[in-house]
Amino acid sequence: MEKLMVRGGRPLRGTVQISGAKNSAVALLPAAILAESEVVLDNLPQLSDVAVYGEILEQLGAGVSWSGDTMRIDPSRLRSAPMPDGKVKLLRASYYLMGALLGRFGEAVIGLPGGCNFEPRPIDQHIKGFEALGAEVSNEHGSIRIFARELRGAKIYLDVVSVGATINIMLAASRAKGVTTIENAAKEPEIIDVATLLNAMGARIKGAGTETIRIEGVEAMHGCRHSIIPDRIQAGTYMIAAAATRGDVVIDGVIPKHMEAMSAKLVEMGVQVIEMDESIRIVGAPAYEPIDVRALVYPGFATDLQSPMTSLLTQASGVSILTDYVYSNRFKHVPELVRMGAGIRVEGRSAIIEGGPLNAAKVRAADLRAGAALVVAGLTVPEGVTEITGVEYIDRGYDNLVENLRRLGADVWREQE
Ligand SMILES: CC(=O)N[C@H]1[C@@H](OP(=O)(O)OP(=O)(O)OC[C@H]2O[C@@H](n3ccc(=O)[nH]c3=O)[C@H](O)[C@@H]2O)O[C@H](CO)[C@@H](O)[C@@H]1O
Ligand SMILES: C=C(OP(=O)(O)O)C(=O)O
Repeated sequence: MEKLMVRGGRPLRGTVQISGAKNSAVALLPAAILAESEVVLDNLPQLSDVAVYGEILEQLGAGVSWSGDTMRIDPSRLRSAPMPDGKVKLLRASYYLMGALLGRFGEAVIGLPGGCNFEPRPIDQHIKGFEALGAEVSNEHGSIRIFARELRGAKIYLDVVSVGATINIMLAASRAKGVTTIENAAKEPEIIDVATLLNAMGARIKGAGTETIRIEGVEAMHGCRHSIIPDRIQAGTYMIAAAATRGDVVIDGVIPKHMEAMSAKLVEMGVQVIEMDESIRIVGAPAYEPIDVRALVYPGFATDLQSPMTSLLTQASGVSILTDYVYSNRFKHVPELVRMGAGIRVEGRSAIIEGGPLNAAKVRAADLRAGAALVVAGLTVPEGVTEITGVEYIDRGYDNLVENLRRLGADVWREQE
């Protein structure tokens, strides 16, 4: 196992290039199952989740080949085999195998997903969707077994706005008979990206990115070529790191519209945010105002940026409040930040953050974004070295993190534990 070493105190300066979005990639790869010929995905991020998904598709019989950031997936010989454990346990998004295999073959047996389990993350809305489409769903020894003689379009109202359930239902409904509507659908940019791919494969999906999505089922789908949208969570993390180190960084290859909630909060703190066509420049300031942040579904402030934002708020002069309305208890970064000297207490679903300097410490990333929070925190500390274990979580979501930060002038390296 490796650990990440951070000697902070240097303002980040320069340009960082943002790769494709993890949360799109891990949905687009299983979406390729629905096609009967080759799907080519460009701008894939080099992340452990993406590598694992490629291996899962190979295990199911797909031809998979990489060239740079492009993956070619030939699903013509793919079959629906049970996947009760193994690789499906390594990532959250293995749940998309359910919708994709159900759509193409009418059956799937998939182990309950793994990934970052910062709190219980139910999939009841996914199952409700599959059942509404006519599938029988049962839990057999920790695996979800789904079977349908025929999938029929249905009207599905989601009780909670769920990214995963919205995409999973889109996948299965693309090959159902008749029309499916998803009401109270999630509106994240990754949902539009998946709908764009599916439509290029021959699906008929309208309304992705709004709260009502209409899917007219088709009998067959074909291959296509698609380029993945930029990762707004990676982009937001670098925006935060630039501000936290009082740096001057251009975050390149982003869609500034996707970053609006993040940009607005940085401006409120006193950070200079300069938007260009496909990049954002962040110019830090010597002192920051404390602010309130509410993590919400898109277009609200992303919950996946809540943890690194907590680290930035330790740099404000005064008390900030950060409330997560998506997850009630996503605070595994807080005890570790406290170990670094932060004044933070958790009350209900809020973190109350008192600004002040941090110290270097030995800390552990308990999940992906908790890890990002610790990296940001370490970058602010001028004395000593912050040692971060649990790097395997960080590798789920940040490709070339060490190289990118070093190029921006940070003193960061990996060592064997
Ligand atoms: C692979 C991927 O894209 N992961 C993202 C996706 O996760 P994921 O798709 O798992 O998250 P959801 O949008 O489904 O979860 C939102 C909320 O709904 C609840 N819920 C969800 C489904 C369900 O069946 N029942 C239920 O109660 C969850 O517990 C959570 O409180 O969106 C989250 C919210 O933006 C992000 O943090 C994750 O990075
Ligand atoms: C929680 C996250 O991912 P996942 O849903 O894949 O665990 C995340 O990206 O912050």
